[in-house]
Amino acid sequence: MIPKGSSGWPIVGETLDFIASGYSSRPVRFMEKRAALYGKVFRTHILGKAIIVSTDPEVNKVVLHNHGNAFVPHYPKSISELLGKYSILHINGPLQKRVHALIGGFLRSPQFKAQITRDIERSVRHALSSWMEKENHPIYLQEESKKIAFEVMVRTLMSVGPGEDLNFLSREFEEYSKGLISLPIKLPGTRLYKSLKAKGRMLKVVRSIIEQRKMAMEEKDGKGSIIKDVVDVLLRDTFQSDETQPRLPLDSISENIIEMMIPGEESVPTALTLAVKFLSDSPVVLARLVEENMELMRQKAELGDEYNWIDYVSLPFTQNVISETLRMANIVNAVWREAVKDVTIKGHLIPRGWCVLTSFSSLHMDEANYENPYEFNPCRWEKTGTTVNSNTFTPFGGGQRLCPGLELSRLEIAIFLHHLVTTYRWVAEDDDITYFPFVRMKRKLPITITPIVGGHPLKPHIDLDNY
Ligand code: HEM
Repeated sequence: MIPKGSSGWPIVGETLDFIASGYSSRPVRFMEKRAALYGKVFRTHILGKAIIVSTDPEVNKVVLHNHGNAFVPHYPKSISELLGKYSILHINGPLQKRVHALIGGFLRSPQFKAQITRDIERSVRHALSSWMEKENHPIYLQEESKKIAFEVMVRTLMSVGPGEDLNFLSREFEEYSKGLISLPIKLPGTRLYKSLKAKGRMLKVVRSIIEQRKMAMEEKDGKGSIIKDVVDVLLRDTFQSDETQPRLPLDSISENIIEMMIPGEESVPTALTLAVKFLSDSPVVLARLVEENMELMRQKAELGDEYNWIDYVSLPFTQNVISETLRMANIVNAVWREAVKDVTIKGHLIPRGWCVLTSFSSLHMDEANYENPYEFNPCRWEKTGTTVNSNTFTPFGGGQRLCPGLELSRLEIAIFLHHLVTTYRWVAEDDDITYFPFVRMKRKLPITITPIVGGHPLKPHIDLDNY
């Protein structure tokens, strides 16, 4: 049986209610209302399409694991236009698995983490001290944190550090990303057209970097020097002689590199910003975070040691703060898949050609999964641990497309929080989260930061023993 539900009004379907919920402080209201009427899996009609929505963790899991290759990703037309044909977000089957494994393997490797830790520390310290120069003028965290995350991402992808190329890519990427949610019309002057032009300009720079690397690799017959970034990983793969392995065409590497900048411009900065927003509103949580991080700083100072990546990701309370931020922020609130054949999951038929939206935010904000789901409470993770990737905690998706940047994101947020809370105090102005079309702060979260001059930054009135 196709799940029950309503098609709403002619043409617009239930889109207006969907968007109105997205602009409210409770965006899962749209799902909650329908799940109460029709069950956890229901049918609706939004954004010009009849779709099936799943708020059921077991159904989501089956869709994400995609056994038998029953589902392919589905994106709005404007996003599809801007991603290349060979984008990892588009490709399927053995080629997706191979590219995913190559990128994921590199990003998870201890060598990469050791190297990127130094780079993240440098970017964070530099950014924080430059915010100080504003002298009591607020900085807009949602915007400023992009500079950190974009710099880290471009270094991860192709080892480009601060300088002209980075500034150029950052400017053009901003123009490119504006078209991701736009009308799918490619005529001169339209948003999509301008974004495609910006992509063309970025491709020139990225291609020339890849060309130089390729020449250097050819001289060494694809062997030699260590792999230092994602360009090396993908390029090296094109030199392998095993004909049985599917490979990305050389030309498409540059397109994949550009698309992978999206988390640098959007996902990670949003996570950093929302972490600061939640902490600003929760002084007791902040106090515990400060205490844990001050202790690490003290130990490092005593031993005269440098930090390594394990130090940052081993701070249990900090990791709980990050999990709780990701749960409540719902940066990627759902993924869309299209069924390539009729599929029945738990008695629900998803007919061939239909799209299914697996809602992550519904699971994250469901009382059945999390007590008082609207309360920012990192302690809830003390029972379950932070590495959980259960069916009800899926900020990074799951199954065969589980985000390969998961550990890098956690590391980056941990380093940022450590240096922020051990070196500075901040005051955040009033601001609200908005969820449509992307999660962001309405006023870009203005904060004023000042250095901690001597002494311990903990506020004395907070009684940690009672927390
Ligand atoms: C807080 C930060 C991030 C969040 C919330 C996030 C979330 C996600 C989610 C939900 C997916 C699954 C999409 C799907 O199933 O269709 C995904 C995929 C992906 N992410 Fe992330 N991500 C983040 C950071 C990163 C970073 C830092 C990188 C890169 C270094 C990255 C690279 C990717 C790639 C390449 C995929 C596609 C994987 C595939 O289709 O095989 N992400 N991400």
